Amino acid sequence: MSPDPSPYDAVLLVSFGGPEKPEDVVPFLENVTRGRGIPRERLEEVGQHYFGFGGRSPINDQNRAFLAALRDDLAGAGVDLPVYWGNRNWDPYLTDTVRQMAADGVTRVACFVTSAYSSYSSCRQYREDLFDATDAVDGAPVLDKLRLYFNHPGFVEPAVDATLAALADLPEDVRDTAHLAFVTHSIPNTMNDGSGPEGGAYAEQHRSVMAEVVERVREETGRRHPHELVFCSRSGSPQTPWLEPDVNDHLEQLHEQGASGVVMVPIGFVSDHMEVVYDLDTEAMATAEKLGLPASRAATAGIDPRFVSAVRDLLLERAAVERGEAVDRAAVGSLPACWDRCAVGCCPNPRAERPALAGA
Ligand SMILES: CC1=C(CCC(=O)O)c2cc3nc(cc4[nH]c(cc5[nH]c(cc1n2)c(C)c5CCC(=O)O)c(CCC(=O)O)c4C)C(CCC(=O)O)=C3C
Ligand SMILES: [Fe+2]
Repeated sequence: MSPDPSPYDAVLLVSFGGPEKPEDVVPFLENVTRGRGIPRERLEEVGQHYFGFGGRSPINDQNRAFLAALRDDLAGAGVDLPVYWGNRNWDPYLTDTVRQMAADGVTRVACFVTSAYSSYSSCRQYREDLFDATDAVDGAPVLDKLRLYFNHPGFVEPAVDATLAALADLPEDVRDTAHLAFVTHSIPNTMNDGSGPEGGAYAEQHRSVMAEVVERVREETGRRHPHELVFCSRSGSPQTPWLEPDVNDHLEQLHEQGASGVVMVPIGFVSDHMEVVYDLDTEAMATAEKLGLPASRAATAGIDPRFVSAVRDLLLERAAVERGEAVDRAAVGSLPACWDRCAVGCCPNPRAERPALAGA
């Protein structure tokens, strides 16, 4: 018997979006930073990262690959639902996709967001944009956001294997003693303080994933590698404190301490988008090279079949919840599986309160 996805009649992949050609770069950055107070110099610098890659972010192609993999996964499991895609900041925009779903007669949608952790930027901002999209479309379907999945085995297990593979990429004589630098996007300290229902969830969730990966790597290699949670892609005003240490400063520090080598594990990101290919593969790798510190980078989850099928698991789990059935929620590490609907004060907007979907 095929699994039952009712009451859902569609899945929506929700992502950030990125430019695809040089003319897109400035309008994309304007979309992202509207009203955000990002200094001009920072924007010019980030624009250069995109121009350095021909004006094309890798993120949309990664989402296209993910869509194809997800459609195959669902079809293979006998889940017969259409899968749509919409972005917050670039074409295909969420509003256009919601309009298409309405035209196709879709009524209730399970939304999978390409962002695994709690925080305003990684959770509530998506919920606000989902609200805006449904608000703009007559007869819009009901959109439910699938729960956060940082501790879903389908997200954590690929990170463990990727860390083992990246250790194997290091020269043999430094492999056993190498440090693990778990990397995520920096956010303002105040945004971390407000994240999750009780605050501090962003850093706490990352630390939990880090501890789980370190332990599982130990089970495989017999070594508990020294490790740290570090941050990349800081923006905003220099006067505003953001989460630290920056990955580049951390590499300098490791070098000073006489570390043998380092693996960067980008647990904050689900695919190799610009923060990964520029901030880690280009900038942080150049820092490591300058220091003479052997370094490698672990793969992101990308289209790992375990990650793709995690979407199906989350969809079927939530469908059962909505039908009033008891569910077993997959989760690994020290934290329980996340809630389905965010609490009222969860991850507040740092500027002004805005309506958001998928709340309690
Ligand atoms: C937590 C977090 C994630 C991870 C969760 C998730 O995945 O959503 C994330 C993802 C991403 N961020 C991205 C791009 C950008 N983020 C910016 C700015 C900002 N990000 C922030 C946070 C996050 N961002 C914050 C607090 C700001 C400051 C402005 C504000 O308060 O909003 C800026 C403006 C320039 C700059 O300041 O860097 C850009 C261009 C892309 C696309 C990459 C590509 O094109 O491949 C992706 C996936
Ligand atoms: Fe960002």
